[in-house]
Amino acid sequence: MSGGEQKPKRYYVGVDVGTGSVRAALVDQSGVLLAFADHPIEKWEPQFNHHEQSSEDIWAACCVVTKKVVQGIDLNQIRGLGFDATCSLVVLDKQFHPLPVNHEGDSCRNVIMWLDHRAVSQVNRINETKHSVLQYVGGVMSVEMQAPKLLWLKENLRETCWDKAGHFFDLPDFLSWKATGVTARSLCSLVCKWTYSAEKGWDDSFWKMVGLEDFVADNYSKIGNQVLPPGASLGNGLTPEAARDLGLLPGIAVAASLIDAHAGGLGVIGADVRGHGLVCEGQPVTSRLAVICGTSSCHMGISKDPIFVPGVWGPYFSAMVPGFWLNEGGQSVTGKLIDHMVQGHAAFPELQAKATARCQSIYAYLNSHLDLIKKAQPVGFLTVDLHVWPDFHGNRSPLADLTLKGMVTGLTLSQDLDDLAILYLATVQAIALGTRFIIEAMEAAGHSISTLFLCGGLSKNPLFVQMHADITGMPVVLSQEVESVLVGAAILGACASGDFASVQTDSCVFKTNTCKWPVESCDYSPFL
Ligand SMILES: Nc1ncnc2c1ncn2[C@@H]1O[C@H](COP(=O)(O)OP(=O)(O)O)[C@@H](O)[C@H]1O
Ligand SMILES: O=C(CO)[C@H](O)[C@H](O)COP(=O)(O)O
Repeated sequence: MSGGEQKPKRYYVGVDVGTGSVRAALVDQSGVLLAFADHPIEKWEPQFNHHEQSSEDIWAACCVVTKKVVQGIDLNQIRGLGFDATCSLVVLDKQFHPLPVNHEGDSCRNVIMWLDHRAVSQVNRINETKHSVLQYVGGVMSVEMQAPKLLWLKENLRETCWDKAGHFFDLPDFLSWKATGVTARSLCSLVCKWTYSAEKGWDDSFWKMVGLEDFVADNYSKIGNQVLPPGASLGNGLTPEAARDLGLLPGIAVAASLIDAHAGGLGVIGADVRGHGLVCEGQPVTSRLAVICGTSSCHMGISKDPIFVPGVWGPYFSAMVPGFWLNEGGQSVTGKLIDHMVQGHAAFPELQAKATARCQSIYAYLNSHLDLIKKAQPVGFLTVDLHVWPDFHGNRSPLADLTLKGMVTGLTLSQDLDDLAILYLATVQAIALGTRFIIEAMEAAGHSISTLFLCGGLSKNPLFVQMHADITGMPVVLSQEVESVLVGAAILGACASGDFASVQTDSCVFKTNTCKWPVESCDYSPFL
């Protein structure tokens, strides 16, 4: 190319399907986010602990946000598309039409969401088998994984769903199929939620032992018998139909996808931290813990050799960073718990009115209110008499006990705005203490973690971030690009396009700039 001529710019689109909304971003070849859009998605809770969605509704939202972020861009410069999503279960018939996952027979609701706890009896029976695959999910399978949900469908919706089903997808794989027509599954989904081994493949004896021998008989065609690493290019790229839906050109490279937490982990764990004086600067990447905090929090730690941490999912090989083992701790509801506590309080209408009057979010208002009432003490000391046990939706890690419930101690008859603010603070602290509990379990098993890398909706809340730094005693690093999960999804598209050799962050030009969140001089020992 001659001197003054500039190479045409290259763009990638990342689509992130969270629990409550779908987001898309247009990202350039340096990892800079140029456009962002989001759109809410429907959720149904037809009965307690049953949570359902619609794959058609989710796809429609993907189309809305993608069209928005590429507006005004020369579509020929868009090189790749990557999806990440929650690990919900999508059920389609043999012609790829939605099937109902509910007693009402409503086929619009064909997705059992990740946080659905309907399959308790099924997961208990699976755990009683003590099958060796359970070693690779922290010793105990979670009700939030796919095998118990599949067994529930077989035992409860035999005629309306199970017998008619042709395809069971993890939501990230559904999206890549919808875009390309390719039914290959991502190694990430199958290893983390479906008991697939990156080294040994499916274990027939597990499926036979738990009563799902049907999958073995048809060579796993319904749950995936072609498996690709995240970022691998799928088929001939975007189909003409999907291109029309999304407002892109047919043939654009589409990547094998990632679960949302894993996309967030990929987006932050390789961040360039030089110049911030952080201890992890001179340490291997295995000293970093990515914490993706949205509706739930997921704690992603990697290692060169497998580490078995009781109650912490994994070790999963190559499920997030190629060549590394992954352990995934988690708290099933964190953002959802904070919203629940705040919105259910008697002073919530007053909070809403006051926040609106100041043009602030309710959380910005609560944070400034806590600053106002803390007087000379550090804010953390407002809760010496009030404590929350945060397992309102069971404990994912490290206790791996879905029967646990939440608890608040230290309540009085007062229900004013100060009480609401203090209850909110105690909830945030309880979640941060839960993270500390998970880190302690990971370290006891062999991890050596020095620094937290946070992303997701809750990382936009300064109180949440500061409490995590203070309570774990570790510095927290935030990416300058707040939508790190979307950067992770775009990395997939960039990799599928062939412009980058691998999703591995040190071999990819995508580098995240960071800002450091130090530990404040607040002594939390009285609480611990
Ligand atoms: N600016 C903010 N301040 C405080 N909390 C926030 C902010 N933005 C989002 N959240 C919280 O983050 C959670 C949602 O995070 P998000 O990553 O969007 O979730 P998901 O990926 O599960 O859809 C909600 O509980 C919401 O209240
Ligand atoms: O299980 C998970 C990852 O393995 C996530 O918790 C689940 O996908 C929901 O994520 P989010 O809180 O971002 O909606």
